[in-house]
Amino acid sequence: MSSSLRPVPSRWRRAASIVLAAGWTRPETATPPSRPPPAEGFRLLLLQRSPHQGFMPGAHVFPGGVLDAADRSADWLGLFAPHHGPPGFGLGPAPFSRAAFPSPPDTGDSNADNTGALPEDVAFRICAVREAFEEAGVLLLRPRTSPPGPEPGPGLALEPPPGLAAWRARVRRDPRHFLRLCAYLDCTPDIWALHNWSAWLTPFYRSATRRFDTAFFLCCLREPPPVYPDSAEVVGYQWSSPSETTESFLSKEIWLAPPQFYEVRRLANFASFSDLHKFCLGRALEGLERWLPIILLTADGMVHLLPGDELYLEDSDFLENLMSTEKKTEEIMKEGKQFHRIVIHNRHLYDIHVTVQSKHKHVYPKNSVVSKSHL
Ligand SMILES: Nc1ncnc2c1ncn2[C@@H]1O[C@H](COP(=O)(O)O)[C@@H](OP(=O)(O)O)[C@H]1O
Ligand SMILES: CCC(=O)SCCNC(=O)CCNC(=O)[C@H](O)C(C)(C)COP(=O)(O)O
Ligand SMILES: [Mg+2]
Repeated sequence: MSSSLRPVPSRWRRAASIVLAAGWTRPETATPPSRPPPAEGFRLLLLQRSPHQGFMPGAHVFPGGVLDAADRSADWLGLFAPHHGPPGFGLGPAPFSRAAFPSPPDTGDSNADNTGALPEDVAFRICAVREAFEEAGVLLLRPRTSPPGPEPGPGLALEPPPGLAAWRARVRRDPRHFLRLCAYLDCTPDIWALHNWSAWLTPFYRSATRRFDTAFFLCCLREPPPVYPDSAEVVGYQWSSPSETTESFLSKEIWLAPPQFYEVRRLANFASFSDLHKFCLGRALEGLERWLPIILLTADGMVHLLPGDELYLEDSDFLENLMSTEKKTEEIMKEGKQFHRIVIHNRHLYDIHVTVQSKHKHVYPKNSVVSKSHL
């Protein structure tokens, strides 16, 4: 196996993404439902990126985007008062930081020095809630007069306000308007409904591509709110369960990047909406591991190696490098035992192989191994 060295380090954009999981509510009328209930009892919101996006055009992603200075502004303090404020904003003790490798990448971001008024985990939640509004018109807000209890139930999105389009245009133009919208509605972002879920660094693939350091939050909603794609960044959406999403991907209706595929497969572990919600509450203090996939190019495909895999090397060279081999993927798979990897056979055929134990009370996806007929 070989690697090629690149001297220029990437700049990382800090971002937040939100996995919205909505419970399936039984239709009240006698008319037959348009679709059968999802096997898992919940559906996930996936947004289709515009074909004109510079990064991952056309892909289906969870709502999300880059952290803005407005997301960590001191002006939020007044809105969260009097019920919530520093140090924890009612989120409970700060979870452990689990990032052994790699050490936090250089974001090249002058706001990254943590001198902002808000703790990071609050600022990233505000960013995720703002992006869900900008991209999907979904407002994850909570009235200021009703602070959450100690074990909050699933959230509920707020009815879109009159003038949604005008507010959204303002926020998209200048994210500082998001705080003004919250103040106008006498609400705060419902940061308590967002649970730490995972964190992904964009792997090195080729030079000059954008790279993100993205915190993923999971938010359970009692029912799916209406979605209004912004028709600019986002041109479509779907609510689909993990198994439905996998089916759409394999049948080439949608395209998912490896981290989103991994998360969809991880969520297929949950048999019901309430199991998922309980699970999120149960691991609130467990913290996050940030994963940098390392790409291994094989003679006929690609493998995204994840921490714990026997070929994964905690070596900072791989922040800016790939691994490569002349062997075929099948040979590489036969040689190993300790797997935590996503095997990319082709654009619409990924397999996840996991033989390692999950860490920090999280779940990992089950093995998904495609039949040879698909190859
Ligand atoms: N009408 C449009 N069509 C395609 N991309 C758009 C767009 N309006 C905004 N974008 C892009 O969406 C990205 C903003 O995403 P977010 O707010 O989620 O981080 C920006 O991309 P860049 O990341 O290339 O700057 C921006 O250029
Ligand atoms: C080799 C191909 C890949 O694996 S690319 C992986 C892309 N995914 C990530 O980098 C991690 C998750 N992050 C995102 O998906 C983006 O940061 C985003 C969609 C949240 C933000 O992008 P935006 O353009 O909306 O700012
Ligand atoms: Mg985005």
